[in-house]
Amino acid sequence: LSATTQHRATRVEALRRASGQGTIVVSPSLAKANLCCLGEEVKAVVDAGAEWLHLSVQDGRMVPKISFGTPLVAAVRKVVPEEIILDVKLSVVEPEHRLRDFVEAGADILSVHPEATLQLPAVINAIDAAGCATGAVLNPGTSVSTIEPILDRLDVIVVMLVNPGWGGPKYLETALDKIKTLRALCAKRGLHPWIEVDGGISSKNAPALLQAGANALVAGGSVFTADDKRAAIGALKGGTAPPRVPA
Ligand SMILES: O=C(CO)[C@@H](O)[C@H](O)COP(=O)(O)O
Repeated sequence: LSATTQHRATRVEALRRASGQGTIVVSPSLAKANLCCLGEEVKAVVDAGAEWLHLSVQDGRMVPKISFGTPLVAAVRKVVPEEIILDVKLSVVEPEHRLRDFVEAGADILSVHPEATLQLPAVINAIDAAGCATGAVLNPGTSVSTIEPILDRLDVIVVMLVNPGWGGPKYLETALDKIKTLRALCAKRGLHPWIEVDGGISSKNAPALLQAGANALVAGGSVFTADDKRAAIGALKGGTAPPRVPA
């Protein structure tokens, strides 16, 4: 295995081990960083305790905006410490055609929208086969039943509080219901994926989301606009961690 592949295998293995152990991670969303000094912004949040970095890749079709692609992912991979997880959300149509590029760019988690492909199980299998952690994104209007058939193959489930790329209202209650439903379903099957919440996450709504069973917090504005990023990350984590799952 190349060093790159080995390093990713180590990160993904650590990610899978840590899920369900009561760990809470914060994944600052680079969409809200100052892209003119991205290297400094990334260093600041990593130094402030971020374990993951969230990269929302948007193609202007799956969501109305176009954000960035593999060059930015590869650039970030080059400058972050080896243990930092690149949490890539592919808000793109037909992600099956993009996987290899993002694997080679250095993604560790690849999350896709169920609506974006006609071949969701195959896409999830391909992400896993490439050595990445698998993820599925539930927009506010996407039900848990959409991913139930592949639930046992998901490392990460992203529960959106907003419709990505649109901003607009935050669907907190919908997200809380989904998280509780997911945790109950996973408990029945002995599964403990990361449940990541994304869209307007702050120290105000994080406690309820963590209490419901979320354990990964995407945070854009709440971290990148903070003068004290370490305090901002600590405030997000201040909620109650989900119950430990017996090993
Ligand atoms: O993908 C998206 C937006 O489409 C999110 O990841 C946001 O970038 C999160 O930023 P905040 O809502 O936390 O400021």
